[in-house]
Amino acid sequence: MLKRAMFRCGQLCSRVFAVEFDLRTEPLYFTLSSNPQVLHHAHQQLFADDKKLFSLHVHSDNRIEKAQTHAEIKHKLSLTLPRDCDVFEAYSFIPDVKNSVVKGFFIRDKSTTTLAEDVLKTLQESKSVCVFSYKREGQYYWQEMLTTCNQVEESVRQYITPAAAAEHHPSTLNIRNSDVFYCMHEAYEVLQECTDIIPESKEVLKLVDEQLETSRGDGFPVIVIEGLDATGKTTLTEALRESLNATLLKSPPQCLASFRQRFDSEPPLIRRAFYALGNYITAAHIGKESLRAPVIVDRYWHSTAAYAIATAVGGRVENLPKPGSELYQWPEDLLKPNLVLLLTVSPEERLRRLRDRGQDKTVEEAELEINQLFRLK
Ligand SMILES: Nc1ncnc2c1ncn2[C@@H]1O[C@H](COP(=O)(O)OP(=O)(O)OP(=O)(O)O)[C@@H](O)[C@H]1O
Ligand SMILES: Nc1ccn([C@@H]2O[C@H](COP(=O)(O)O)[C@@H](O)[C@H]2O)c(=O)n1
Repeated sequence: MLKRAMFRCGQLCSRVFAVEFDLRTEPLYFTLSSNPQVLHHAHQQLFADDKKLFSLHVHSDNRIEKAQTHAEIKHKLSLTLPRDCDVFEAYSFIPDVKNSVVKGFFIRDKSTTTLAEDVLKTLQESKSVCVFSYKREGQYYWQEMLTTCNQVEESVRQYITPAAAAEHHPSTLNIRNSDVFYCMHEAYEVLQECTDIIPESKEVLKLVDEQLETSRGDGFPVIVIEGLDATGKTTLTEALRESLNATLLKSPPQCLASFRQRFDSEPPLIRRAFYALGNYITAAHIGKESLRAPVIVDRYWHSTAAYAIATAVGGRVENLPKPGSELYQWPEDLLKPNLVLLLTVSPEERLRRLRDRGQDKTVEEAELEINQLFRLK
């Protein structure tokens, strides 16, 4: 009932859909209307009629369940759909309204099998998944919602209508407190909400409770060194420790090392909350250590925010939040360093250093290496 109510005609009409059809261009935006309209050339390419077209969206009042369902579906689609199925990231949202985004996928099935339909029918059984199919009549296309009993929802026909490009890319509307956290209690609450499904959350929260007393007087300088992997952070931070007789700290802190693998396999909401809490633990360490000596910090909030934003924002570099956006603001309650230095090297030199080192890579490190777009972001 909930999902049908959510997408029922009235709400659907004020919503815009965006499909990340071609990563080099803007997403394709469309909305729904009871009046048929001829589609633009780009939209016609997406809705070309020799394909079976579906979209699915994940919604739930429980954000942990929503994040996990979305991640599971992404995984399932990548494993089970036939090769001649295209899967694009899709969003349903209300333009410029924060937290209005319902994330999902748009699927073009060019195969002669019914495999995609079968997979979608199974997914449709979940109470938090809405599946739509797209049909053609002459030069018009309309969207229909499939119900849990695999029938079409009976309602007024909703035609696809091109919509104006959104000023803010939809993926940026939900970043605050889903991908990047701007105060500790927001990240803390996420881990509190998943203690049932991820028992390690309790241990992490305990560590946070034990370490926190972030007050800091006018101590010694605090210098953060940031940069992509193999830009020389370890080499420089250790050299600075020696030369300044400083204390060297890291974010995430050593006490979270054994939990990283567990949280790295979780969807962004949970993974990012974990790293955000890591910064607060490091902040507590900085507060204490800077009373005794200068402190050098190997990565801190910029790393957490940059990885999170680059992962959350689909498509082109231009889709990132605009310079000056509140999403780039330092969290109100996180200890601020005196200086942050970003190390950069040319992509060729970075690759040469990574190859020389030949260590195991995390999935995100491997992605940095192969994905120029991600690195640029
Ligand atoms: N200034 C430099 N000139 C040339 N090579 C350097 C320089 N700084 C570091 N390197 C070399 O580059 C490689 C990566 O350096 P380092 O481990 O310090 O980077 P990192 O940023 O800490 O990487 P990661 O974040 O992946 O641990 C090492 O082999 C190091 O010897
Ligand atoms: N301050 C930090 C540091 C790291 N992360 C996250 O860790 C992953 C990459 O770390 P590596 O040690 O493997 O380079 C990646 O998920 C980062 O988001 C972070 O969030 N904050």
